[in-house]
Amino acid sequence: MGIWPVFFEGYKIEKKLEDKPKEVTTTVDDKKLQEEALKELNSLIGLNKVKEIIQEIYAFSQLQIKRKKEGLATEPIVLHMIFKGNPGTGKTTVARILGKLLKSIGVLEKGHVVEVERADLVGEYIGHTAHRVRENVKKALGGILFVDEAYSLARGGEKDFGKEAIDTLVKEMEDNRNKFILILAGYKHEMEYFLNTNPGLRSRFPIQIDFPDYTIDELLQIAEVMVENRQYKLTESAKRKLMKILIRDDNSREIGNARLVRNIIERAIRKQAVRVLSKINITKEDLITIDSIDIRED
Ligand SMILES: Nc1ncnc2c1ncn2[C@@H]1O[C@H](COP(=O)(O)OP(=O)(O)OP(=O)(O)O)[C@@H](O)[C@H]1O
Repeated sequence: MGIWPVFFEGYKIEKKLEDKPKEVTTTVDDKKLQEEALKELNSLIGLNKVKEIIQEIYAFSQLQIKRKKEGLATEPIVLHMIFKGNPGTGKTTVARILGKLLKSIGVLEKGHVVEVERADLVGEYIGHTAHRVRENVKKALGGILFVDEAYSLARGGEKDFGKEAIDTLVKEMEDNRNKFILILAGYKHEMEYFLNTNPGLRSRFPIQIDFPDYTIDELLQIAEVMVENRQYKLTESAKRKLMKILIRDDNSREIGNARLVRNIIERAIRKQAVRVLSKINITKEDLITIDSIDIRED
């Protein structure tokens, strides 16, 4: 039987009729995992379009399972994806949430994420690369293999071992169909160039998701969430200083976004510790308050 191209909410999903999904039963733990993952997804700041696509993928997968129960024709869903966006835009975070969601409904057996980059996949001699790729796919079975800066696999052209890594990944996608999801992530333009120069790859990744840079306002909200999760709070002057830094660094998003914010906050927490420890009487308020003096501008 052939491949059926099916258009689902704007993106194409290849379906193969011969592979039927397994019978799935959900447990109390799965229900908890599902609630936790949906809560995490909804609590992400911004990313509205990304959230919408994840919800669609989740709904579509669930419906396939329900159709199977009703004896209707079902096919495995091809969920290999391309995530395009600058560092710190939430790609890894969203992959982890997706893993949990798909595990909770039985589409993935484990739902874990194995994060790799070129150095983990590309070896130094013939055969070494294929071995490394297969080892990482093995670790990712039942979950997601997340290849960061995936475009760098094509960096050296035909003669580079990166090419062998791509070919082995493609073969593993065939051999382990439905047993893991491959996510190739990286900067938008580099990923588009990568797909254009490897036309055979594009059709294997029916879902492409763009992760836009956060606005200054979103970055400030992310900072507040990060601080709150760690049971700290920012004073008004600390917030103003943070905003000043974010505006100053606004044109260097390629290196920052939420990751930059996390680094600033984690550094501020260490600086605050030194400041507070030098006090004679330390109150509970001292323990939780991050002031502008704790936030470094460099
Ligand atoms: N929308 C968001 N809301 C709250 N926190 C976020 C959001 N996006 C990212 N973060 C936080 O920012 C940090 C960096 O995010 P993440 O690692 O997912 O980005 P990334 O795009 O995968 O970056 P990289 O490519 O550098 O790995 C994490 O601590 C994550 O929890």
